[in-house]
Amino acid sequence: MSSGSTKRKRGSGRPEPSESERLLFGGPLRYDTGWSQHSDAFLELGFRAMVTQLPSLLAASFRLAWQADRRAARTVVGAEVGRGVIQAVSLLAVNVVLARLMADGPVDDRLRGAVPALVTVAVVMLLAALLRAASTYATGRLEPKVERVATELYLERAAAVELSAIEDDAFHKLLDTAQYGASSARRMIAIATRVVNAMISLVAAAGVLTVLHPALLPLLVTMTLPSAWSALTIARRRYESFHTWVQHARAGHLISGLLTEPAAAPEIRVHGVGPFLLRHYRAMSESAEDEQARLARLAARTGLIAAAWTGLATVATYTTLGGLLLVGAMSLSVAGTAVIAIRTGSANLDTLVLEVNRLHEEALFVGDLQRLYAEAARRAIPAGGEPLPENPREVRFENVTFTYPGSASRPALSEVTLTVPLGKIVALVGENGSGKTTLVKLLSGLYAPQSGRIMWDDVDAATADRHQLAERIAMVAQDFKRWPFTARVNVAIGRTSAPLTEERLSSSVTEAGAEEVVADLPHGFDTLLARMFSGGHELSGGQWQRLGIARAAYRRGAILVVDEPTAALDARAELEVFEKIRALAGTGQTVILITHRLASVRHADLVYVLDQGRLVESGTPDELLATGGVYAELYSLQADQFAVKVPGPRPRSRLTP
Ligand SMILES: Nc1ncnc2c1ncn2[C@@H]1O[C@H](COP(=O)(O)OP(=O)(O)OP(=O)(O)O)[C@@H](O)[C@H]1O
Repeated sequence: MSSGSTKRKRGSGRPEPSESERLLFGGPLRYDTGWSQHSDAFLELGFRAMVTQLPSLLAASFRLAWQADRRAARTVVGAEVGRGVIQAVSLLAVNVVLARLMADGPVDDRLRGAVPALVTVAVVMLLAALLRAASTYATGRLEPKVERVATELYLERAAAVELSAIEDDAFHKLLDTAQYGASSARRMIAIATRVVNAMISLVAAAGVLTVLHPALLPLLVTMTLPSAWSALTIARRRYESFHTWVQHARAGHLISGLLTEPAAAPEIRVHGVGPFLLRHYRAMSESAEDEQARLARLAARTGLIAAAWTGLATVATYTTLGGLLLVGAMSLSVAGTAVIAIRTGSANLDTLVLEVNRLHEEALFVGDLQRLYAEAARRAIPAGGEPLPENPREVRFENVTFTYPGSASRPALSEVTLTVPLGKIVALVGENGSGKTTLVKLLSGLYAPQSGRIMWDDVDAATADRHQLAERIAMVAQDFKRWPFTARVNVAIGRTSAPLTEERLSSSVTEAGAEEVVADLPHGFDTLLARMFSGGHELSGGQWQRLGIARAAYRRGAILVVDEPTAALDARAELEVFEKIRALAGTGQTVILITHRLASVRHADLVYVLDQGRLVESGTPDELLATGGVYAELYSLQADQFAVKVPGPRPRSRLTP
């Protein structure tokens, strides 16, 4: 399987693109943009950085919790602080118990003397259990809320960005990596809780140890350092690996999605694409498995080294304690308390290091999410702007040039100057790739020109209120969305802000000539148009197209843009749809029509002919036919196809003897 496996460049630590990636993406993947920048920052992360960044990480977790549920956040913090204090009190009480038990005198007296301290231990233990329950409950409530708040913001910001951002692969990569941020934010809450608890308990244990004997604290630290080092090293490797491999995981995900999606199903079966995709999926998974195995091997080695170091430190600690006892520098009761304090202290320190480490790791993913928030806000469709005229007379393109971001080829539109008079039918004509769809996308505000202006009377679209601009457009794009909802929603989704009335619904369907489509559905408007759900129904391409036009009619925008409205329609339906469109224009509706069927353009008020992004002809259909240019040539090409005389139906008398 050499073709599909991803190999690691010796020494570079980065996987080389596999054959399958090359096949999928047509070239080596880029690993060095956007989100991957901070993995280097993480590599420099040492103990000092971990300690110095801890307050800000805890503050970030608290902010997340505070945003989601203030009461629960307060409960968690209160309960954890309480538990830490209780730990110190209980250690001191244990010391008193040991001192009383080991004092001189009769056993009865010693036991009696220890009772108050024992009662204290019991009471604080009970309190600790109650506080723990409160903290567990509040954390459990907080976690899903934090995840929801973070996810909602992610979706809200992602849905509000410009189309160019959604089409930008760097932004998409950020969207991909940031999707893990919400669950990391959720986990940060529980981790931060454990960090706070471990910190307070550790301070309690360390304080008690220092009071008992100053030599004990350094011993505690020495015992815990190895596990801290091992946890940090393993986490660092895991995070670096994730960011290096995320592209690979994306590709695997993409392939597995293709194998099951309904749109690809016919070709997978007829063209036998299944085994091909499966082979590449397996190759990708195997190389990901190799990476997991590599990480596991390294983690095992690091763990072994840390365990040996801890063992040595533990021997040194207990030897020191024994020595202190032998030379009489420490009493037996103090030594007993010290053993308990060292055990709880080192457990706390272990937990602390591990959890702080995890907090860092999760925070890096939350960092991706925050970067996405910031980037999405930067690329958001601007709010506000100059109001558009209430009833504009025209929309003018003045020397408009537009190149798609990242495109190395010629501009999709070059210095286009034209006027769309409102209330008329304007047709855009031209060969494939001539820029027709791009032009209407610019008119709809989906893209902004690099040079030139688009004027709505005297208002430049670049400074206009984008919300108002979108309000005026109704669009049936070539690849309009087939929403997996009911027929009713598929039409009414054209303007969700308007109250859904049966009257508006049925008049839109009539305007689009889609009455029969709806009437033939098993449950009429209530039929679910999603085959993959039970009770779902699938429409033909032409039926969908009529529903798409009904949706645009439902929107009732000042300008109706129809991009290839008849591509999937039969000859009779095509005639019907153009009749409807003509009728719409009679009511003052502006229609911008993109079509390759030039016979249908004959009724347009104005035709613009585009060629390789340039406007090459304009005029009424008759004028253009008379000029004998590109339009006339395309027209006669199509007319020639129908020039052969069709024999009429044979007379009945000859059919029946
Ligand atoms: N999202 C995009 N990103 C990059 N380039 C694009 C994008 N959409 C279109 N293009 C390019 O812009 C040029 C014009 O495309 P456009 O879709 O506007 O043509 P069109 O006249 O509508 O074609 P058709 O008749 O095939 O629908 C083409 O060269 C196309 O490859």
